[in-house]
Amino acid sequence: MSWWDDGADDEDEPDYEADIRIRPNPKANRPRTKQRPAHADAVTARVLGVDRGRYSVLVDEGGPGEHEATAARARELRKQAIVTGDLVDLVGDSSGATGSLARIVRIGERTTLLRRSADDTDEVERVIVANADRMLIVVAAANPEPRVRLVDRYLVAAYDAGIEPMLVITKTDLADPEPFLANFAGLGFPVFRSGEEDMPLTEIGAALVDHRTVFVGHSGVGKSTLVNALVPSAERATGHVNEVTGRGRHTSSSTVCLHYDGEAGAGWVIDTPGVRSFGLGHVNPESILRSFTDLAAIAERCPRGCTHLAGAPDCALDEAAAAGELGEAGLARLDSLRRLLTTFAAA
Ligand SMILES: Nc1nc2c(ncn2[C@@H]2O[C@H](COP(=O)(O)OP(=O)(O)OP(=O)(O)O)[C@@H](O)[C@H]2O)c(=O)[nH]1
Ligand SMILES: [Zn+2]
Repeated sequence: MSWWDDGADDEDEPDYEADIRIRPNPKANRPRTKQRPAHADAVTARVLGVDRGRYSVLVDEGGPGEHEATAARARELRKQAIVTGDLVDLVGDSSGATGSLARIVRIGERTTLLRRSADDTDEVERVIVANADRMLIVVAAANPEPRVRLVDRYLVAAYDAGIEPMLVITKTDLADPEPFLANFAGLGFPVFRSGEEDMPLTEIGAALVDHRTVFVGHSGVGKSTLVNALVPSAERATGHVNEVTGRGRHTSSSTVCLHYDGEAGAGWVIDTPGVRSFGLGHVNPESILRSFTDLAAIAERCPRGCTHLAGAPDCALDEAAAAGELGEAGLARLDSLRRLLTTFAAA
């Protein structure tokens, strides 16, 4: 079970029953059998963005007929969240011609799903993005000041969803990023350092190729600046950090999928508006541990129900640490893992 999957939001889950319901066919003399799957002629498309009930979608992604179109959701899907990154089935006019409007009749199964905090007061867009396989966490070395706990929450959300995390620390021209980065030394995910005159676009670009990477970060960290540099056509609005509060204005307002096309290949950037936190109410410790394959193998020897936290009785991770099995890097990794498990436990 995952933290978005706690039963509290059942109305957001795709209703697969509806997909296979047989509808009466108005042209009764045509099909030989009445048992015809609904919308057998539907075409598949990717949701690139959502704006006031209109979905901008990409038809025939990666194929010869790839083109954008506009769609609305079918009535029967009105209670379900359709989000950026979703694979959907369309009927009607999906030509993309001016004024054309297709209809979304099905939401495909999602490989991953990121949501905002369940108790977030912003009701407008609680589900953030579907089907991302990487997450680029953007923090600033200063202005706004980086916070370990926020990055931990992003990390837990990523690990729990089965999304590979990466980190970029911006504004390295304003402060030395190393003391902050030391907090994540054991985790072993890619870390990029970015300064005003020195953005690691080739390195980040290489990590985007053949992936769907969701960019997350607190407002004002320089995420839009980075997205614009990677995807010049994006024209994401950039803001100015308030000198007094250190907070940025909310200048990027909706989640969008952007096509990255670089020297090393192509991929997708999914830009999210300044997300402050993810809800981590029901994270299963095992789903975090799973991402630490080396430690997970050792934890197989733990007693049933072990929390793997410091001081947990007979935790095999402690025994391995005491026996020198983990090495220095492994110890740092264990510390980081335990901090993440504690973050979720305290949430
Ligand atoms: N000194 C310095 N300033 C930067 C750097 N990157 C971005 N900025 C500035 O930081 C401010 C915020 O950048 P944005 O790209 O708008 O930040 P954001 O994270 O997209 O914020 P929202 O649009 O509010 O979500 C802008 O004034 C940028 O010019 C950097 O590496 N160094
Ligand atoms: Zn244990």
